[in-house]
Amino acid sequence: MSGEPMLSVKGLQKIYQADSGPLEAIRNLTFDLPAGQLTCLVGPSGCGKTTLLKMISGLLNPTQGEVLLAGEKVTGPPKNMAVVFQEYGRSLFPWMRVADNVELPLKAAGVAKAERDRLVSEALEAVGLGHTGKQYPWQLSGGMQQRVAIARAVAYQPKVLLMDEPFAAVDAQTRADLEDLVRRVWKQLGVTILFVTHDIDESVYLGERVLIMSSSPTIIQEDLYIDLPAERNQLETRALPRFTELRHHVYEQIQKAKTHTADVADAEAKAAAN
Ligand SMILES: Nc1ncnc2c1ncn2[C@@H]1O[C@H](COP(=O)(O)OP(=O)(O)OP(=O)(O)O)[C@@H](O)[C@H]1O
Repeated sequence: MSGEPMLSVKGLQKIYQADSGPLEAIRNLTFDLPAGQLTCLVGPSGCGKTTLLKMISGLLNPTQGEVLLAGEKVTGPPKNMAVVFQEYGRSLFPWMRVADNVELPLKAAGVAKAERDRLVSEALEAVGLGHTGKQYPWQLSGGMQQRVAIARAVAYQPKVLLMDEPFAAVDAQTRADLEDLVRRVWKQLGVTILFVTHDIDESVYLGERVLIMSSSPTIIQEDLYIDLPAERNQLETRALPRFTELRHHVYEQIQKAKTHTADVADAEAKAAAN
């Protein structure tokens, strides 16, 4: 393996042309994700997390800068990337059985039938749903449906897996189980994951690294290494003094980012008034 990052975000800026005039959602983002790293991206509401993910996944053109996947510039949805969205209810086809939902992107990619069957059953096993292939999504609970969405992404064997607040719509207990599932699958498969959340505790519990975004116009407020043990456990890890320190730190940084933006806005308003 070369030292080249799996994903490289370079000088990314996005200015939307809104009805009220240009809106600079993202000012300047630069970061690299090494192969196999699990990174969480956390920031205040409206800071441009979705805008960034759309640019990384080739759905939206940046105003400036570029995204490289394994050294190649992203100009449209890349083959080697999969995305898990928040709204599992809308991401699975209700008229297709679970196994067929998981198989769909593999079919589209032209993978042979025997290989498809193997990948689908392995992925469903990996998320603990080996027995549900013949069921329909609507016969499963919300948490199980989100596991199907994760299985579909995993079966596709992406180099990079983007997760956009994937657990925001499930209950707290299910959420904890799904967090552990993500860490397990990540360790088993060695995939590079960028996990977006606005839950500070979740970012610290899951990540090997947390990127803290400022308020819009967005920059990286801090790039934080999470020095918690590799083996994590919902009860023990969250009870560690270091966990508490890290979550305090992330919280403070986000508060600071909000204040900083308010200061800049105040200064700009004063300058415009003079
Ligand atoms: N298509 C668009 N046209 C104009 N402005 C937009 C558009 N999409 C997003 N924005 C603005 O860009 C900024 C960032 O939005 P974005 O949805 O990326 O943030 P977010 O961090 O994902 O938000 P949340 O945490 O609420 O999900 C916001 O000010 C939003 O109003």
